[in-house]
Amino acid sequence: MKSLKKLASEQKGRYYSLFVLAIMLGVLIVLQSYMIVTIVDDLFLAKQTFDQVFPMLLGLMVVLLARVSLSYGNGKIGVAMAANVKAVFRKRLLKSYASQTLSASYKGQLGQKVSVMMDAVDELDSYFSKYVPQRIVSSVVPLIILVVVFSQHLYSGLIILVTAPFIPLFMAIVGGLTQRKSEAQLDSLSAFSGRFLDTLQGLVSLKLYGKSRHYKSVIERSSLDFRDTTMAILKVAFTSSLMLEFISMLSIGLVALELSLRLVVFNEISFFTAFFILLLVPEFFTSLKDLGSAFHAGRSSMGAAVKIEDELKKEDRSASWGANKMPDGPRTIELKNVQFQYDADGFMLKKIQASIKPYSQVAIVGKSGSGKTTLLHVIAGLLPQTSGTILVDGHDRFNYAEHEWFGHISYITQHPYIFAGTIEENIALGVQATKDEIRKAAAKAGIDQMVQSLPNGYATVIGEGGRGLSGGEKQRVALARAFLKHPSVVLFDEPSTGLDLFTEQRLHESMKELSKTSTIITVAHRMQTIKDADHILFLEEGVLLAQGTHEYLKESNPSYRELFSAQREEEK
Ligand SMILES: Nc1ncnc2c1ncn2[C@@H]1O[C@H](COP(=O)(O)OP(=O)(O)OP(=O)(O)O)[C@@H](O)[C@H]1O
Repeated sequence: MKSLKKLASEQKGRYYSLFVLAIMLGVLIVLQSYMIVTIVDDLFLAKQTFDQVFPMLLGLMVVLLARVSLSYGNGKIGVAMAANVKAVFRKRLLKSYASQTLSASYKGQLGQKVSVMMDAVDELDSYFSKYVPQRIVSSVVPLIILVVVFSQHLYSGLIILVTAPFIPLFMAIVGGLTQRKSEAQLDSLSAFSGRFLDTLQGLVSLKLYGKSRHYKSVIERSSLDFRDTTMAILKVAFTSSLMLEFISMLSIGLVALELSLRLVVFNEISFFTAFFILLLVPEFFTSLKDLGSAFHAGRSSMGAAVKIEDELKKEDRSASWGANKMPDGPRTIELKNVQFQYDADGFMLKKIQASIKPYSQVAIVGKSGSGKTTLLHVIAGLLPQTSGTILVDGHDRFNYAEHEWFGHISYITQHPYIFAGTIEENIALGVQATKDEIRKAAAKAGIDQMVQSLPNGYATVIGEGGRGLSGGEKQRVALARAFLKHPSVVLFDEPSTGLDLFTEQRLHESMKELSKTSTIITVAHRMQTIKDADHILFLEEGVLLAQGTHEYLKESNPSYRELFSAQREEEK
């Protein structure tokens, strides 16, 4: 990731406007002090009347208004810079999350990802909205003031020159500490968010196992951790403000002492010069002190930037898709020496060789944990193979554009995701379809009757915050999505838990209907599905042990026979 400094200077227009505003601000500060001194000098020493100084007073009002407007403009540019950078980072994070493969997206806690996306990106704000504008102001304004002070009185200029460097020196020492503490704070915030969301999602399981009290204390502990790290940062912030205040007060005091000695005791300078310098010096230190607080906020942003960088850098083997279009029609899929491994020493699919003919019904079978779902994910393109090739109609699948491939397949998982919305919206899922088409798709999926019986029919709100659906109903909503899409390949993860006979029958009929126009690849658990399949892929510990029809495998493969008899026993 580019440094935050570079990101700021890349917004050239805004960056240079900040410089112009800072120069104008410096000139106005000098002008304001000059006018105040002139008015006081004219009124009290030159004994002029109020009418005589009135034009100068008006001028002072204009200068003050202009100064306020410049500060406002300065802040506004900073906020615009921050908004721009935050939008860029949120887009990059979203893109990174969206392009992640299944296995990468399962890694880490959801709450932690939300925390990086929301809190860490928000934390960048202060660097651009506070630190950058203040850094520019603080590098220009004190310089202008210093030149003016030197032009008026050499010794006051020298005192400032000697004491001022203590402020940046102190800021540099505190800065490193702040960044480390802010990284720790974001760590504990994302741990807290992760734990909180995890507990919320698993609340039912926790209650069932009587562990909700234990998890309450886990959440409490991580919230206290977050409190402690936040307090540690505040402690540094308060100490740093105190020190900055101390240094600047000491310097102003020294200048005031020196000026008063020269004015009263030695009578070396005029009241005008002494008062003018005395007004400018606090402005000088205020500008540096403001940089001190902005620097503190900026360092917290740097801690957040490290967190975001870590998240964006996370290793992911996402597939690189091509740009080819995929024609409609029947589809042949060939797996050539396809291998896949989750992690370096994780589960592995080994050298899978298979050919899937158009409109065939393929069943993937094997014991639990043999790699059936993994193979289905690899065929679906959700997990890119680590080696080997998948040919679709004779061409490498990854030569096609990603949206072309996914536009031609449907994948029905065991637990399809139901979005918060109406049943109609959930079936259409972004596809342009008439009410009639949605109804027909639902009827083919065997869910039309159930939906019609609901008081609000297809307008019933389901998903989060709405009515729940049973596992079988969810799969039928997913089937209706498939009927509406007319895919050439349907990948189906058959429910492994017992469905009632009626639901099973409906699912079976729907799959038969889909098989008229699509190739069906099913992770099969039911005997009926296995018997109906034209081709069976029999997996054992990631190895494609055998393939063929049910009858052939039963005759030729003892392991398959064993699995088959176990299955038969189970379904008796
Ligand atoms: N995201 C993952 N990261 C690492 N290992 C995984 C991941 N998902 C699954 N595995 C492992 O891969 C192996 C195969 O899992 P898979 O889900 O493909 O088996 P399966 O045959 O479909 O099992 P079941 O019939 O029980 O659903 C298992 O040992 C599992 O622990």
